[in-house]
Order: sequence, then C-alpha cells, then structure tokens
Amino acid sequence: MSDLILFWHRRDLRISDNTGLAAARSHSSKVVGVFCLDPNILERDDIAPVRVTYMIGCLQALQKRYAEVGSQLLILHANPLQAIPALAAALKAKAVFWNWDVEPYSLIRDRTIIDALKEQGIQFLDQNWDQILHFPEEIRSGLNQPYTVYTPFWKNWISKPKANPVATLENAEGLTEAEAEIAKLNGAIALPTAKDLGFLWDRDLVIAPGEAAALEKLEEFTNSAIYEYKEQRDFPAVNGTSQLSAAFKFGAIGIRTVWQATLEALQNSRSDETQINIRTWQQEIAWRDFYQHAMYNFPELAEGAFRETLKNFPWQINEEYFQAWCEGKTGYPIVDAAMRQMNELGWMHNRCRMIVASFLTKDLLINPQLGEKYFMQKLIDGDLSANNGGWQWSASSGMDPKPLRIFNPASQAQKFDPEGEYIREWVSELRSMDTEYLVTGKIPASERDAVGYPHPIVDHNLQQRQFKGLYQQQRESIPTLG
Ligand SMILES: Cc1cc2nc3c(=O)[nH]c(=O)nc-3n(C[C@H](O)[C@H](O)[C@H](O)COP(=O)(O)OP(=O)(O)OC[C@H]3O[C@@H](n4cnc5c(N)ncnc54)[C@H](O)[C@@H]3O)c2cc1C
Repeated sequence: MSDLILFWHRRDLRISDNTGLAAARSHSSKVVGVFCLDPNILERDDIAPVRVTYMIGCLQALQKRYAEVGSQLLILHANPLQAIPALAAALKAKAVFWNWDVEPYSLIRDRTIIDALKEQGIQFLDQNWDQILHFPEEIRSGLNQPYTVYTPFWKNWISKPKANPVATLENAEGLTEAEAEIAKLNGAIALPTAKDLGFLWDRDLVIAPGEAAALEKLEEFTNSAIYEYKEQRDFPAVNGTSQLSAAFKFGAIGIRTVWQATLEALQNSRSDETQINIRTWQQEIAWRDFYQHAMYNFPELAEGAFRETLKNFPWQINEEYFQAWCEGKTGYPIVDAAMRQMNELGWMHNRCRMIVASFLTKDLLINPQLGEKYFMQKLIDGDLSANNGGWQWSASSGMDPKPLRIFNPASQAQKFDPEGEYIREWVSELRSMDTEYLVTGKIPASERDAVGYPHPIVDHNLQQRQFKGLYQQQRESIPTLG
C-alpha cells in the first residue's frame, strides 16, 4: 500500500499546475486533499460574503476534480493549528504538503504547524512556492535587498526565466472506507454552503467558481481583449480586463499556465502594437508578484502607512462622509458609480479603485485603512497584498516615493468615461442626464433635487488644498524624510 500524503489546499484551489500537489504526487499515488475552513479568518470583520461564496464554489468544483482522479478532498471547519496535525496523525499520513504563502498570519500559522508535525514525526514540504511566478528570494537588488520600487523590480523580474506549468494530478488513490471514517471522527465534514457559514450572497458572480471556469475565462481573454489591453484597460465602461482576479486570489488558476498563455498570445501577435498590449498585461501580473513580495519582505505594511510622512497624518474622523463614500452618495458621479458597482457586483474596475481611494484619502481626508477594510468587506478578489498595495499607492503612504498623487474626479471621468456610460450604468437616477453634467460633475442643484441625487459633500479644490497643507506640515515635522 502507498504512503498517504495529505495535501493542504489554501489559496490554490485546483489540481492542475499546482506545484505542491504535483510534488506530493511524485512521492506517492495516495494523495488526499484537505481544506480547513479557519474560524480565525472567517470570523474576522473584513470578510466579504461574495468572496466566501466564490471560495465555496471553488471547493465544490475541487471536490469533483478529486473524485474524477480517484481521490478525495476533505473539509475541516476548525483551527488548523490543531486540526491539520491531528488529522494527519489519525490517518497515519507520511507527510503533509502545502504551498507557501506571503501573508503574516499564514507564515506564523505554518511555522507553528511545522513544529507540531515535526513533533509527531510527520514530514512536510517546506518553502514550496506556487502562487507567484518568482519567490521573494529570487528577485533582489544588486545589493541583495528587496525592491521597494516597481520599475527596477519589473526589469529584474522579466529578465528571469519562468517555470512551465506542472503536471495535473492524475490516477490518485483515495482513503479507504475505514480511513474515511477515521477522517470523520477527526473533523472531516460535508462541504457547507456559504449561507451555512453565515455569508449571504444571492447575486451572480463576475466569474464562475472553479478551475474549469477560470481556464475558460483566461482563454476568452487571451483570444481577444488582451490584444487591446493597453488601450482599453482604463475605460470602466469597456469589458477590457480579464476579471480573473478572484481566480488568482484563490488559485483557481495556475500562474505558470497564465504566463504560458501570454507567451502564446505574444507568438500569435503580428504587430509591435499588439505585443505592447500583451506586455502591459504581463506587467500587471508582475505588479501582483511585486505586492506579494512586498508583504512578505515588509509585513509591517499590513499595519498601516509605510512612509514616515504619513505615519502620524491627522486623518479626520467623519462618519457621515465615510458612510456617503461607502454607499456611493458623495454627489461625485464617477465616485458614486464605482462604489455602487462594488456594492452590487463585489468587483470594481481598477481605474475606479484608484479614483475612489484617492477621493477617500485626499478629498475626504479619511484614513486609508478604513477604505482598505471596506474593500475587503466587499470584494470577490479582496487580497491583503494587492489591496494594501493599491491603498498605500493611492494614499501616497507606500514604498513608492513618487510625489503626491491627487485624482480630480471630473478630469478622470472626462478622460476615462467620456460618454458617461459607466456613470449611467451604476447611478440609475442620473441615467437621463446630459453627459456634460455627468462627466464634469457640475450638475445644477435643481437637477440634483429633481432626481434625488446628493449634492457634493465636499469641494474637491478646497479639500485637496487642505490635504496638501497637512502633508507639507508632516514633511516639515520630519525634515530628513520624504
Ligand atoms: C485601492 C486598490 C485596491 C485594490 N484591491 C485589490 C484586491 O483586493 N485584490 C486584487 O486582486 N487586486 C486589487 N487591486 C488591483 C486591481 O484593481 C485588480 O487586481 C483588478 O482590477 C482586477 O481586475 P482584473 O482581474 O480584470 O485585472 P486585469 O487588468 O486583467 O489584471 C490581471 C491580474 O493582474 C493582477 N493585478 C492587476 N492590477 C494589479 C495591481 N495594481 N496590483 C496587484 N495586482 C494587480 C490581478 O491579479 C489581476 O487579476 C486594487 C487596486 C487598487 C487601486
């Protein structure tokens, strides 16, 4: 009989192109999956029902995939610190394998579990990277330091050869009936629904859950929109991006498979122009790696501003403004459209994420950490590294030392939603209003009142001046730092 290896899935909910799983299969044919619904995560107050719904859908699809190849995916609902080593010991597993993660919580949890496994003489696979194309130690500056700026990171990152997709799990052996009983006695349960876990989401998902749906979406994107990505990616009314972010977040798709698809697209492209479009999408994949490396190298990012200037910034406490921002009722059409898109869909276009993040921090002078948390409460793709990176970038509090970025909502709308299509789609009361009003935001008070649309809660010019003044004061109070 073969040795049992438990493969612990976390953010790699697939059996294809999964490095840790392929390594497990190369050691034994008896590979059984396990996923632990972790109360330490599910009981936090920044968990989006849409995200849990997508995750449960991915787990359902994964259970089916395991059954197709002859094995099982076990589900636990318990603290993994105890549950994983206990299950492994009860099943007399030879080893537990998993893929490494970058988040502070995961790193501490995994080290504790390694100690527990070691104590029981159960093997484990350490430092196996799967979700990023290059692991953090691979991409370092000439002085062997982690990068804090994207452009040199990108130059180094793109110069390195990328791994090919690894083998899909096949012909595996599962637990015997007796072992399945032992698993049950040690916490294995039927997969609950998101509703069972207390998360209600009854609307459609921007991306169907599971590996097959993610691969289909990748194919659709790399057959068409990728060839115009650079030109179209900034227009929120256009379906010009991949919408693969939730699949990336939960690993419903392998990053090497994605990379290979971009190389094939490059091969199929006939002009320099299309190559530039594909290259631009590859750069987004690199941004994803960049922020994950940043979180791994500088875990303090998760706690707040990275730059000294913003560490003690006098953010204002204004519950009324914050609520208006959350609900899409600021009276700034492009900001409101974006917030309503996220509240409705659980996804927001990248251009709009930047606009609303700038508005919260530079116009409402509200602490970016509140916005970061609200995004996590709403996004299907909510991910600590990417979300924190996006918020730190928008709040000018991150590693990137560029001068202050302040987005003017009107210029953004005029440039990126020139016909007001996106605004009309999401702010229904403005549907029949003149485009000029929508994109400049200069809607006469009487017209606002007539359709029940709020008056602007603040004046952009005044607020950004105030922000700059406060910023300057902070800089002067820390003369040697920027
Ligand atoms: C304030 C703010 C918060 C954000 N929060 C998140 C988040 O919680 N989760 C998340 O996945 N992305 C986040 N992003 C990044 C980006 O907005 C989304 O990844 C993107 O909109 C997802 O849509 P897509 O899959 O169609 O992207 P595409 O344009 O098709 O890009 C492909 C993939 O590249 C990655 N990517 C693209 N842009 C970025 C970026 N700036 N940073 C990191 N990765 C990127 C994503 O995985 C994305 O799916 C945030 C950006 C900002 C400005």
